[in-house]
Amino acid sequence: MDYPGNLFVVAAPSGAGKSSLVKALLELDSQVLPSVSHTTRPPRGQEKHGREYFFVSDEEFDRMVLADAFVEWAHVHSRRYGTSKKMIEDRIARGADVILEIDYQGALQIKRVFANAVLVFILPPSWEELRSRLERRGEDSPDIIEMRLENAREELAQAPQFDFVIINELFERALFDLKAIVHAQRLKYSAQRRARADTFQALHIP
Ligand SMILES: Nc1ncnc2c1ncn2[C@@H]1O[C@H](COP(=O)(O)OP(=O)(O)OP(=O)(O)O)[C@@H](O)[C@H]1O
Ligand SMILES: Nc1nc2c(ncn2[C@@H]2O[C@H](COP(=O)(O)O)[C@@H](O)[C@H]2O)c(=O)[nH]1
Repeated sequence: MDYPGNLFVVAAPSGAGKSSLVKALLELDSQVLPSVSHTTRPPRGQEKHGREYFFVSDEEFDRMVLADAFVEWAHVHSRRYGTSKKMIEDRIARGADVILEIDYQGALQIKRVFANAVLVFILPPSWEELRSRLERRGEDSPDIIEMRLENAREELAQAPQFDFVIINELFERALFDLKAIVHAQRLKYSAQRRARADTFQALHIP
C-alpha cells in the first residue's frame, strides 16, 4: 500500500533502548506521531491506559483478532501485543509520519502490508550492557529479565532483515542516526512524488 505519510518501525531486544530513542525523537520532531499498541500485559510503574499502551484482557484481544482489527500482532515475552489498523492508517493517509515501536515479528508483518515502511533495528553495544540496562531500569523481576535475555538471542538474529541497524552505545550518537534515517526517508519520498508529478505534467496526463 502507498500512503502520503511515512511509516517507521523500530525493533530491538528488550533493554536495548528503543523506547528511550523513540521518545527523544518524538520530542524533537513534531511531524512524527507515535502508535499506541494494545497489549495483554499488565501496566508497569507509572504506565497509563491509552498513553504507553491500551491494556486489554485476553478476551478483548481475542475479539480484536477475530474482528481483523490488527495490522500486525504477536506473542512477545509470553504476552500478546498488536497494532490496530485504526491507529496508523488514518494518520499516514492524512500525511503524518508514524513510528511504531514493536518486536521483530510485528515489524516483518508490517513490511508485508506496507512495502515502503522503513524498518530500523536497535542493537545494544554488548550482551553485558544489555543485561545491566535491564537491571538498572529496575522495572522487571529477575525472572522476567532472564526470559527477556533468553528471547534476545532469537531477536538479535533478525537484525539482517531490517533496512537499518543502529548500535545504541552513546545515546546521542544513536539518536543522530535515527533522525538521519527519518530525514532521508522524507527527502526520498518528497523527491519521488515531485518527479511523478513532473512526469505526469510533461506527458499531459490529467
Ligand atoms: N545509550 C544508552 N546508554 C545507557 N543507558 C541507556 C542507553 N539507552 C537507553 N538506556 C537505558 O537503558 C534502559 C532500557 O532502555 P529502554 O527502556 O528504552 O529499552 P527498550 O528497548 O525500550 O526496552 P523494552 O522493550 O523492554 O521496553 C533504560 O533505563 C534507559 O534509560
Ligand atoms: N509485535 C508487536 N510487538 C510490540 C507491540 N508493542 C510493543 N511490542 C514489543 O513488545 C516487547 C515488550 O514490550 P514491553 O513494553 O512489555 O517491554 C517489546 O519488544 C516491544 O517492542 C506491538 O504492537 N506489536
